[in-house]
Amino acid sequence: MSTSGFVYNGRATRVVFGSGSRVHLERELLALGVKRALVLCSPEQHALGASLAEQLGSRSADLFDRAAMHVPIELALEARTVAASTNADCILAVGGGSAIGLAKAIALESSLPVLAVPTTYAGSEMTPIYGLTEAGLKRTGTDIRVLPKTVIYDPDLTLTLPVGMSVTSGINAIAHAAEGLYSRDANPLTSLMAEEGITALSRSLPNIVANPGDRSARADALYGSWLCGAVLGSVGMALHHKLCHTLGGSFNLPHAPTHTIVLPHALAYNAEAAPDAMKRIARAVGHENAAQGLFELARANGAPVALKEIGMREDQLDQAADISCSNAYWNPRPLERDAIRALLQRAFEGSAPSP
Ligand SMILES: NC(=O)C1=CN([C@@H]2O[C@H](COP(=O)(O)OP(=O)(O)OC[C@H]3O[C@@H](n4cnc5c(N)ncnc54)[C@H](OP(=O)(O)O)[C@@H]3O)[C@@H](O)[C@H]2O)C=CC1
Ligand SMILES: O=C(O)/C=C\C(=O)CC(=O)O
Repeated sequence: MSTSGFVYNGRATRVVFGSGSRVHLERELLALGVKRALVLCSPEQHALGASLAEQLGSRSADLFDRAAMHVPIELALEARTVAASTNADCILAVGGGSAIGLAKAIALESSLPVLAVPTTYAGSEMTPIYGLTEAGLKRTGTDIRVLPKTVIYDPDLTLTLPVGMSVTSGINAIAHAAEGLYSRDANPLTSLMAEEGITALSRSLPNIVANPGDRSARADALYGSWLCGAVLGSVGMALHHKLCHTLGGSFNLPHAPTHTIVLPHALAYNAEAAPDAMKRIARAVGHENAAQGLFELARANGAPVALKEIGMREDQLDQAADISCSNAYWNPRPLERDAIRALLQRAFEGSAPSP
């Protein structure tokens, strides 16, 4: 990494981190200068959303408990109407990328400040990136208004995240940092965060698998996901994220498991073109080879390693390769359609990664 010249996009988010830190919710609303929060969560996390709303008492404007993956536009419109009708002056999202994504959809139009309480490792809370899905097509964009103003990381709230989801969500976070290390915009600060984030997650995920109630491992994982999310929020991504958006958006594959399966293969594809990044990823994973190290991290911790295990059909691979190469975007190694098709075949079968 050259220190001769770079641009660093520092993002201004206040972070409150620690076991039990949800108790600071009211203090943080006051620090934001707001009075009434609309609380958002998914239907399954209703009890958690309701308990935060209850904790806020009269500072809770309402609870909207219908957040869903990839933010369908109809849902965004409805949530925006609820936010306006309750006179909320702030959005409080508790949950994973789905709840936080819905908060961003409201903020995009209303400019209401977002306070996020993440319970997965996806990292959306640290980024100005939003996604909206309309007529089966997901579009993403960047707007600084959607970046949460405050994030409360309370590892206690992640204790219920199932082990399988913890592993794939953690590797979703690692993917942000891994691509951040070879990003065209990589700089010394984001690379420090990326390496530290991968180290924390590679260390903590096996401990969570061994003991899902291990609070110190849960805190370590959430710390790693914060750093990896911050990298996603600061620098551009490349082939890996494009492949995952294609597989999720056009073939409806689940977000975090898709990241987990594709990442070793995308890294193997880029390995020769990004040797310094690979060294740092390998060091962080504790393996001599970055791609193989991540393949083994997933496999050893019970995560899926084959796209065929999560709903992909082999006859869809050609189309996936075509879509992934359809719009030009930067990647350390030029996009080669046949090599990407071969990458997808290996990911489909769950074979070991190879260049
Ligand atoms: N804009 C950005 O920068 C980013 C956006 N994203 C977006 O976020 C979404 C993916 O985020 P992700 O967090 O994986 O997805 P979700 O928010 O859908 O959460 C994933 C799973 O975790 C479960 N879960 C969450 N919290 C808990 C908890 N406390 N206890 C038990 N289970 C829990 C959810 O269960 P349940 O269904 O029960 O709630 C769900 O099954 C995608 O739409 C992705 O595109 C991801 C990363 C960055
Ligand atoms: O699709 C979005 O909502 C925005 C970014 C991401 O999902 C990043 C990722 O692929 O994890």
